[in-house]
Amino acid sequence: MEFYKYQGTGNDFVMIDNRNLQFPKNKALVAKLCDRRFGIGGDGLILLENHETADFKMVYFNSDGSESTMCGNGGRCIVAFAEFLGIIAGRTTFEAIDGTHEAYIRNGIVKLKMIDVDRIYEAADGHTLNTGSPHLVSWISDLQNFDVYNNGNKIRNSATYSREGINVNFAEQISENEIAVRTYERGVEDETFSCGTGATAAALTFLKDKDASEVKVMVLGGNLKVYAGRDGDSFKNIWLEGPAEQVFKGEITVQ
Ligand SMILES: N[C@@H](CCC[C@H](N)C(=O)O)C(=O)O
Repeated sequence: MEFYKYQGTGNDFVMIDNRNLQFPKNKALVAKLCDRRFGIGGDGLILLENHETADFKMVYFNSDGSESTMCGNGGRCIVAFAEFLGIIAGRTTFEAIDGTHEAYIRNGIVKLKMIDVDRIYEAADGHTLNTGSPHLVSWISDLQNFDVYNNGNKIRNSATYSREGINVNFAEQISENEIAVRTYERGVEDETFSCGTGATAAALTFLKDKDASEVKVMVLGGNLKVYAGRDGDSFKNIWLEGPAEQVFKGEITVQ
């Protein structure tokens, strides 16, 4: 079975064209393929499948093999994959677990529409919100030297979040319209180089008390941009923009 590898600001995915439904959706197999020593390696595995009305369907698995909620960077990468396969050109509408997404691609830059966010909740360690996946955003200083793994792991496994899990984002304001974000991801159970739904979550908590509608988000693997429209306390017309790149292709030999 042929596979491709994509990365979006360093969030990397095994990508498979599963329009013929040949891929066995087996947790152990997905975890093995995502393993960085015994497999291909990746933060997740994504299947592109046919959809009745949309251009295609995205099925997302975390690197632990569990099928999970929306992946923003994965969503950007699958748009690049769909363009590579000749399924779309320039613009698309595709289906993911959290609903229909519109996206645009030009010269390797993908702008992906995210779901509306109705509420941002106050929490013990920051704010929580759902941007397609559940996130906690905690604002800190000296992000560069912060222990993201241990602090993120502690919050993610705390009594409040352990059952459902949560992605834990630590954020710092860099300038008037720039923030930096580092994320401990549920299902990877480690810090990743970027998390698209996490970057979006941090951007919205940043914008909530400001009179601005866009913010540059710096992550370990590059830069993203988040645009958001306001409707009272809720956010609509949210877009995540950044690069998505095919890095290699190969053949899967294990089943
Ligand atoms: N890397 C992703 C988020 C993937 C889902 C997350 N790990 C979860 O299970 O909630 C992104 O770019 O949004």
